[in-house]
Amino acid sequence: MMTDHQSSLPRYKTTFLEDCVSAGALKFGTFTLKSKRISPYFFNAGLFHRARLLRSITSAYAHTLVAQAESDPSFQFDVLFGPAYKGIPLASSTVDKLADIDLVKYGDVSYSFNRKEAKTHGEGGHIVGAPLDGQRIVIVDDVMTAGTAIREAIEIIEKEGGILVGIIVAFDRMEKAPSVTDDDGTSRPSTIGEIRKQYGIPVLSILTLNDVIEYLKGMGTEDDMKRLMEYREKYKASDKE
Ligand SMILES: O=P(O)(O)OC[C@H]1O[C@H](OP(=O)(O)OP(=O)(O)O)[C@H](O)[C@@H]1O
Ligand SMILES: O=C(O)c1cc(=O)[nH]c(=O)[nH]1
Repeated sequence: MMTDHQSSLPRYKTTFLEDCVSAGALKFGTFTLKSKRISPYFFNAGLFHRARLLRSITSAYAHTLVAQAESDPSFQFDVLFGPAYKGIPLASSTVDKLADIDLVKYGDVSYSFNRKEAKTHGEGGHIVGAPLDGQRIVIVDDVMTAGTAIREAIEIIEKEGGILVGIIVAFDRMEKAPSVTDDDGTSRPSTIGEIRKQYGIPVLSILTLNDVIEYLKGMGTEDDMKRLMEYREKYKASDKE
């Protein structure tokens, strides 16, 4: 596989990382996460709104899905489900990208997403796009931290009668699954590892926290790197990659 000169990452990852940096999607500072963890960095997929950047992130999703299907022919899907809100443009644009890659194979893949609040007039309901009943579904979302958003999406899919066959996120923060006392310093399995085990499905990601650290070596400020390493240590999962 082609790798970049400055790091050992494959070229498609460094291209996507460069686009993350140019979109300003990877920020350092102090951020409160959905899980209430306090993070020294944040990945904001909402900033991939310009055509060139949207195309970059959805190409990376589409190529990762195609690679998975090529390595495991039993990995087949009918619908990409994008959890509200940030998953919505990601899933719908990835469907378009898949059709660009292979119209014959992927031309009938649909997108679908949930409303955060049910619509009570017109067509009504929670789901926009393809109905999920009996369909093979892949969830497309931006980030996985504690897995709450993904678990909510799984609940919706199960309730609608869909068959979950996979999950793909742009960024795996590689954090341990939450517990009642989240900061108790104990080592626990990763969120992604837990979901893989529980559902027996592939959970794919384009980038991981380790990729970002590898890429930033010699680029980020000393303070950013130190805080990043400390945070990684604090929420590090016990399972091996
Ligand atoms: O793994 P978790 O701990 O659940 O955190 C990650 C999720 O949190 C954010 O979604 P949020 O619900 O804030 O919604 P948004 O897409 O509307 O920003 C983010 O978009 C991820 O989906
Ligand atoms: O865990 C989160 O809430 C979260 C982390 C992150 O890096 N980006 C994001 O949109 N949400």
